[in-house]
Parts: sequence; structure tokens; C-alpha cells
Amino acid sequence: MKYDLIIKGGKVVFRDEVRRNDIAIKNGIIAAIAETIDNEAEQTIDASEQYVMPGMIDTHVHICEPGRTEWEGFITGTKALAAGGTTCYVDMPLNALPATIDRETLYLKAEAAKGKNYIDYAFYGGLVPGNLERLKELSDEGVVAFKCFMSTCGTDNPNDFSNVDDYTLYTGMKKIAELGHILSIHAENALITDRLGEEMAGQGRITAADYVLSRPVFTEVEAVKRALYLGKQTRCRLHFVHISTAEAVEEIAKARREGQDVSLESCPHYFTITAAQFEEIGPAAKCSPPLRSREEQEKLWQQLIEGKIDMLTSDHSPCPPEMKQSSSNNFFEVWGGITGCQNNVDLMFDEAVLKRNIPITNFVKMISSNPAERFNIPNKGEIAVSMDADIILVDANRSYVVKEEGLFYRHKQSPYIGRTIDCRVTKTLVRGIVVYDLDQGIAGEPLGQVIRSKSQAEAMNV
Ligand SMILES: NC(=O)N[C@H]1NC(=O)NC1=O
Ligand SMILES: [Zn+2]
Ligand SMILES: [Zn+2]
Repeated sequence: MKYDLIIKGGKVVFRDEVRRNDIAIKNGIIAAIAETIDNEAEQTIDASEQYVMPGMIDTHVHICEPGRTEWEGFITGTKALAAGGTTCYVDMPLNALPATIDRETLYLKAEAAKGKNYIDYAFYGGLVPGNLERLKELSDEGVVAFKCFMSTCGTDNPNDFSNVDDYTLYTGMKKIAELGHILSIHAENALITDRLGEEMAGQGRITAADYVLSRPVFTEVEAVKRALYLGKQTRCRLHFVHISTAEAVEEIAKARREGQDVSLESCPHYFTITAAQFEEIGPAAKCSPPLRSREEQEKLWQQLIEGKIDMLTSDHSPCPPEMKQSSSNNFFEVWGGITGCQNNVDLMFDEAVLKRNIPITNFVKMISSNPAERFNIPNKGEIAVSMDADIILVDANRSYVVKEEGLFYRHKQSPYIGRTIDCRVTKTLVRGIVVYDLDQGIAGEPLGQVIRSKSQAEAMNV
């Protein structure tokens, strides 16, 4: 058989081992894997100096199109994702306008996304006060999970997302459990964090450090415990997004040991930037939950080493430059959200695999296999015959400095600018097509396809 492409001689990362193998691709699918494949092929890639692994599946990305394309659109956002080694992502139901909370708004999202994605994508649906009766239709349309905010969301247009009150959280969980779906939760106590913030800003305490103090560790832990408790009552499957504290990780691990169906993600920034560094970097590093102390960060690293962090996601939450500025240097006023998805894989491969000797197979589980499994994303998350050829090449001997001009974001305000990273994604393939190459940049046209959750029946009709 003549193949479309053979990736030759790379150190291929499989589920439980790394082996030097050739990978043959036909019609976007991995057709053969062997020590050597000598068949003819339209194209070959020499990967002998590289790791070859499944692309990242980033299940936490805020693309702000439609409605706020000037913050970040599908084209710029997915170029950055592709250049960073992500081959598939899940778009969050907020920051675009309108928020994705029913069939109509999902169709608007899907329509806006058509033909503009360089990588494959799926959608989240939102749980907000008042849309309980719309969750089934979102499920029927193939959203991969539902998302809610226990803290306030930071946007204030009438068509924006709203955070849940406890009643909505409880009834939403009941409904989502009936649908057999997962509820993903931004867990921070809204009342306490908002009031602490107001209090501090009222006293003129407006620095980066003050912002961090207004969202203490216990406000995350309390929200996690409350959600776990309600999850237990309702038997709803849960997923906690961007967990930033060791105590929250332990609570979730404990609930899992006791039989709850619950998972968690954390993000590269919680492992690579401390609260003290946030003060030096400035608004680009503002996010919620906030960056934590070195001590807290070290505990989180230990938990990652112990396998307690199921997955890594970017929480790419971009905004225009003026929203990261405040004439009075008031950190409560600037946008909370990090523009960071282009460096996910490089940063965490460097810090986790190269610097802390975490097995590369575990790393790949966190960036690819676990998210694919948890969110039912079919045919992705693993290098194996008959899977989609969503593959990245990583050079573990190539250092670079993150520079503004290399970033594909609409607004190049990453907190990682100036940072040296000691490895680099050199190629990204989506279903066998090279969409990014380090030397040539983004290649070809946007070929990304929408993915519907495996468990769903109705085709997404757009
Ligand atoms: N609205 C929004 O994107 N918020 C995100 N930003 C952030 O730092 N945490 C979030 O939940
Ligand atoms: Zn969030
Ligand atoms: Zn987010």
C-alpha cells in the first residue's frame, strides 16, 4: 500500500512506553506502526531527533468569536494553539457574545467557527440561572460537557454568562446527571472573593499582591467541597477546572476514593509562575483563581508527580490590551485571564519531563489521553493504529526565548514573553496534515472539524 505520509524514526510516545518507530498515515488515520515501514509514501518526515506524541487536547479555551472577535477569534486563536502543539480543543461557553447557553447560541458559535479553525474543536454548553430546560438540547447537539461558574465571571454585557447560585448549581447537577453528562466547575466562592475584593479596593489596596489576597486558598477549597457535596447528593459527574491549590486537589482525590465520579485539571501558569512573579510580570499574569505562593506551587508539583492532576489545560482567556491596563494601576480593574495557549506543551514538557523527570508517558496522559477519555472525544488522545493522526513532534534539545513576534494571538500579551524554554514543538499534524511547522509557520487552510460528543445522537446540523 502507498501511504500519504510516513513519520520516520522518531521516539514515539505510546501509552506505556517510548519506542523508536515509524508511523504510516493514510486518509488522516494512523494506518501502521512498526520498527521500519519501507512502503512508498507521498511524503516522509524525518523525526529521528524528535519525540513523536499525540497532540495536546486543550479542553479549556475561550475563543471570543462571535461578538468579541477583537479579543481573540477562531483564526488567531487556533493558529496559536496549532503552533503550541494542540491538535484539538474545547471552546468555553463564555466570553463570546452571546454566551453558549442554548441551541440558538450554540448554532451561532458553530456557524462563526466554520472554516476558521486550524485544528479540530468541540463545544462546551453553559449552565446559568434560568437555562435548566435548555440543557437537554445542548446535550443533543453534542456539547462535550457543561460549564458553570461559582465565582462571578468578570464580564457584564446582558448576553454574557452568569454565575450559578447554589439552587441553580444543585438543580443543574440533577439535570446533568439525568443526561449522563459532566458538569465542569470554576470553583471559587463568589460572595467572599467579591466582598474581599471590594473591601480591599475601597481601602486603596489595589496591587497584584492585594488581588491575590482577595482570593485566598480557602475560597477555592470551600467551593470545591460545596460542589462535591452537591455532586454526591445528585450523583452528577463533575470536573473541576483550573484547580490552583493542593488542598482542593486532596479533597477531590478523597471524593474519588469514596466513589464519586470526579476529575480535575490545572494549568501551566499555576506550575510556572508564582504570586511573587505575578507582581513582577504585571497584568498579563492576572487570572482567577490567582497565582499562588512558591510553597503552594511546590505542593501542586508534588501532586502532579503523584498522578493527582488528571489533565493540563491552558484556560486561554485573552482580551484586548486596553483591558490589561489601568490608569490607576488598580489590579482589581484589569482583565483576569491569561493569554498562554501557545506555550502549553513546551513549558510543561520542559518543566515536568526535562526538569523534574516526570515520565513522558504520564505527561502525554495529562495533555492528551486523559482529556480525550474524560470528555469522550473519539479517535484521539493516543498514537495507535486506526486513531486520527493528530501528532506533534517535540525537539527536547532546542531552547528558545518566547518573543512577542513569534506569537499568533490577536493580542500578544503573554506572561511568558522573555522566558527561556528548553524544548520546542517543531511540527503539528491534524489528521495527517501538517498545520504548523517551526520553519514555515502555519501551513495551508483552516481544516479543523467540529467534534460532537460520542454519546450524542443528533448530528450538529451546521
Ligand atoms: N471570564 C473568563 O474567561 N475568566 C477566566 N479567566 C481566568 O483567569 N479565570 C477564568 O475563569
Ligand atoms: Zn474559570
Ligand atoms: Zn476559563
